[in-house]
Amino acid sequence: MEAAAEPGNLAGVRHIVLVLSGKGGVGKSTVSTELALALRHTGQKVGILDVDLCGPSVPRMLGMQGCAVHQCDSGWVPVFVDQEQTLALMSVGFLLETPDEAVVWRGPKKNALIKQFVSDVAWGELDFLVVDTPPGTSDEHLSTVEALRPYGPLGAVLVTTPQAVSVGDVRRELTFCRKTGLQVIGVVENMSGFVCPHCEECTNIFSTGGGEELARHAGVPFLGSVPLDPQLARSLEGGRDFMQEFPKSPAFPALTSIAHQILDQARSRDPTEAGRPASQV
Ligand SMILES: Nc1ncnc2c1ncn2[C@@H]1O[C@H](COP(=O)(O)OP(=O)(O)OP(=O)(O)O)[C@@H](O)[C@H]1O
Repeated sequence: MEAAAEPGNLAGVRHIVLVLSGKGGVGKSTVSTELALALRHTGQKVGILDVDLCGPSVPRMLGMQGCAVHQCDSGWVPVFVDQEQTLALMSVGFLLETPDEAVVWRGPKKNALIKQFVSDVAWGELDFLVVDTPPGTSDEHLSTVEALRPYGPLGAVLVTTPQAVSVGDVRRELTFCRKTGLQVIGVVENMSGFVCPHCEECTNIFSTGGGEELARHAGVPFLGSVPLDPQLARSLEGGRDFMQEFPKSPAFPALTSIAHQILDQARSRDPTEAGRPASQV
């Protein structure tokens, strides 16, 4: 933790996307991971910063659990998921001795680690940095936003499930964004209907449309609904690239559409900097 970091470690990062959710278990890490894979699938160079200190699940979802990180002169070197180095990952999970170890720290220590993560990872050039945050709106979120803000453009994707209780929690996320001046890129409704593994018909288990309605009321974009998809669950369990493994799966078009909307928003904000053209989708 004593890395001699340079202030410019995020200088080569063009766009930062914070993924937030009001409560745990709604699929925030899933959306962070798949969003990063979908953006990479469109030809972007992407990094994931996993600051979910109490449940760092992105390394497992990308099959990178147990990887060791080391330091260079400018800070921590992220783990590259592919040989071409188009997807980089830094997670607190890499600093734990065993995957089951818990981070039992008081707030100030957590906040210090988050600030260090933000400033000390040598990302190099990235089109997008996707940041997976803990659930809720806590001190850790404030630290993350404050630490990242100087490097903007910064925006938030809010993840909810269709149930009213989860949608209600997202309202608090919207308030958090408003109070911290964080731009809302849009709302994603996850686990929106169950995709039958046999006939691929989508059945709505919970109520539907909650995320879309919330977005409309709040005047923020609705980015789309991702179904509860057993093939996606299988890829995540096995730490494999869902975008490559199941391109015909129903969750695939949903995730790629969300990635394209984020790409379009980034381009409209900054047409010269929004990375390479979407070529592979
Ligand atoms: N659309 C989906 N289809 C299939 N499985 C999903 C989907 N979304 C999430 N899951 C599964 O649900 C579980 C919870 O997802 P995830 O870990 O992403 O939630 P989370 O909101 O990040 O939770 P926490 O904040 O508590 O870490 C995971 O096992 C994941 O594989």
